Amino acid sequence: MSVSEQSDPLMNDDPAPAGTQTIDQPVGTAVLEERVPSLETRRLHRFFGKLKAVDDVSFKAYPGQVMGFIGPNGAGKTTTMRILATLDIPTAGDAFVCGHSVIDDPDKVRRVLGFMPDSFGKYDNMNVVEYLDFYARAYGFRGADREDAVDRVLVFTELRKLADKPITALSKGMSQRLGLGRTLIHDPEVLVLDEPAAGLDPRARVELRELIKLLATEMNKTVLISSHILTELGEICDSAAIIEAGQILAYGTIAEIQRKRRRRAETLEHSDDNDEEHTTLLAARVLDNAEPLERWLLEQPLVSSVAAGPQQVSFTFSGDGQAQHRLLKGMIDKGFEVVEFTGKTQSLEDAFMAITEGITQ
Ligand SMILES: Nc1ncnc2c1ncn2[C@@H]1O[C@H](COP(=O)(O)OP(=O)(O)OP(=O)(O)O)[C@@H](O)[C@H]1O
Repeated sequence: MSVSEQSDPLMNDDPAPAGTQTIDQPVGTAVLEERVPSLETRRLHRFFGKLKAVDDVSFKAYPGQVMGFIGPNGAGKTTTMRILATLDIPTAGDAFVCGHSVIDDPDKVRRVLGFMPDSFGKYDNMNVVEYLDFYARAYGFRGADREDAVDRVLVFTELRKLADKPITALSKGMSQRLGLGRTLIHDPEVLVLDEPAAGLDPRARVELRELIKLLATEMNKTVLISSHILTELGEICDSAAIIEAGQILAYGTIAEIQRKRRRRAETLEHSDDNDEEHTTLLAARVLDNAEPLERWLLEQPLVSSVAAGPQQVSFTFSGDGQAQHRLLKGMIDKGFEVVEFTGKTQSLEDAFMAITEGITQ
């Protein structure tokens, strides 16, 4: 199903005629709509034999914007990003970086785009400064310009103190910093980062997040960042495209995705064939393993979109206060050691779980 055929109200309030692009502008403020996108995919397709890895993907991102590209394993994130980075060519459609087509003008795209793959080669016998210098040369910097380029990156990533350290001896966090630095060496306007936070400890993740925020807010760069660590992206992105099985399921500012999600819940609430009166996002925290509670909830009427963490289960509940009370009583009677039972503010993660109906890896 192409984007233009989606019937989900999350996607299209005003479906355009078949064959036209329906998500050709960010859902958000009028200010954004007037600006020229620095990153755009236009009805992008990439098939591997019969597998539709990317299936009619359209989105736009703008200077100063951090856009999350969210989806489970195999959703098509890396394939889309590789096309943006001119490492692969689409089966159909096109993508534009600062107005340059990845098909017609790949050289121009490479000049304005920095791509950080999910894993990148490390060379033995090379220290941090030599590694950055190597990439500065590769991008054609010479003499004082080369020194300046390396210097700028060392300052931004705060890697100067490790300048002489062999890159194979860096921690994962520092190594990702270096990877980001390498991506920044030619000072690109657009950054495409494939799962940069994967495998980082919480501190390194927060530090990386701060660096990425700076790139957008202080340096007006456009950042597309993929992840399936959803909470991570919720804190950093101002917009997101949620992808699954090669197709965009929802797209827009975070507020817009959440608003549309709420609107859909309200539509369900008021539809004729649905006599449930309330749809609420609830969470229950238990003392021990949340898995048995998750299983129990899956069997309860009025409960849907169940998602469990180690000690917490969140779910959508389509019932009134009395019904909620009965559900809580049922949990306690069943012997679950519930220590918290609350309405949840919907996070990006919740929206994602609801949109994809809980299909994550
Ligand atoms: N070169 C290729 N040949 C055949 N199939 C491929 C190729 N590259 C990717 N695929 C398939 O395309 C689909 C999308 O893969 P992709 O790597 O883009 O997903 P992803 O969202 O980045 O997932 P992950 O988080 O696991 O990296 C997968 O089913 C993958 O197996």
